[in-house]
Amino acid sequence: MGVLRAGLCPGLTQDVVQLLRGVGVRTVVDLVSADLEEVSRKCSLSYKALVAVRRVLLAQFSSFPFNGADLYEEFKSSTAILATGIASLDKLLDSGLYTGEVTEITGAPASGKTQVCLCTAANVAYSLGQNVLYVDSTGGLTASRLLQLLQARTEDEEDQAGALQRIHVVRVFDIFQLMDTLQDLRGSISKQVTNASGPVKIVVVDSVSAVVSPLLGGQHSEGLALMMQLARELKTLARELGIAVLVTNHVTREWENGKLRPALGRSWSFVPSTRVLLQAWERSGAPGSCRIASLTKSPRQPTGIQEVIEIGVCETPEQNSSLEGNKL
Ligand SMILES: Nc1ncnc2c1ncn2[C@@H]1O[C@H](COP(=O)(O)OP(=O)(O)OP(=O)(O)O)[C@@H](O)[C@H]1O
Repeated sequence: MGVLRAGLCPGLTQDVVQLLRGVGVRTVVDLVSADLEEVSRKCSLSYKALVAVRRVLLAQFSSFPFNGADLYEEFKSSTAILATGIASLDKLLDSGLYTGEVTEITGAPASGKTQVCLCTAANVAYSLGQNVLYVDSTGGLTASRLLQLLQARTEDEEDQAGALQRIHVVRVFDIFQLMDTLQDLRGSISKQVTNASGPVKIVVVDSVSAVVSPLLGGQHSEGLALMMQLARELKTLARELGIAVLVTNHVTREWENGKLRPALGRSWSFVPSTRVLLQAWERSGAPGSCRIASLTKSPRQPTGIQEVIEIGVCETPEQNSSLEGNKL
């Protein structure tokens, strides 16, 4: 708690501070918890003036508790939920990707992480009409696949072109280029510089592990620090600028029991608030493009719940009803 000093609040002059020190009142806590009548008598200071100083200090230094209703009101007014366009994945995510949060899709190579990102970008750009910043560090994004996903949603070529224009693609090859891209975005949003079609509502980074993994271990002692700097940048974008952040991450196998777990370790595990693991659906007769999505971390839903998703078409809600029979 702060030490009393002149100018900390109106009425707290150098003389008053000295007089208070003379009777052992040195900090804000000392003053707030003191018997002011006694202090006033001992220091020959006005009781009324001391009460006024205490009131201001209490207002300045106290934390004000929120109740659940306040928080819920704030949540309703500040949070948007962006559907990924994959109905079963949206169900797993409790309706979609939340602005203000980092969501992570993990999985082995070819598990469908990029397909989920592309589908989300297509859906946010077309169905929700919002801008997307798509940061590709793996070379997995292809314009033809994006167009294919948009064609599955609309036959209107103008609508397809409009949606493609709302997807801003940046290719990066290392963590420094990725950080530059995110910082540029933060800078332009803070300065309220938006392009003609409005602000970016979602940032997709496919993948973080591709740029972070090469820096970890071995001789690169600064790798962890860079990873945490990236984590801070992503969280700031999400929380302070109200953006939904979707990242992808690889998996590693636990040495003891062979279980899959997201790469980048424990420090990174605190970055996403929601994590989904994608795995092949190994059921005889199951289409090769079906995956099992398991919720492994969530602030809203019970972890462990699973859904079957179809990465081939990245189904729209109507198409998803045909997969109802594929429930686990
Ligand atoms: N148009 C499509 N229709 C159906 N399946 C597709 C289509 N395009 C790609 N796939 C399948 O998606 C899988 C690759 O998915 P994706 O690239 O999303 O994986 P990933 O998890 O991002 O992999 P990596 O970690 O290697 O980047 C492959 O099995 C491929 O056959």
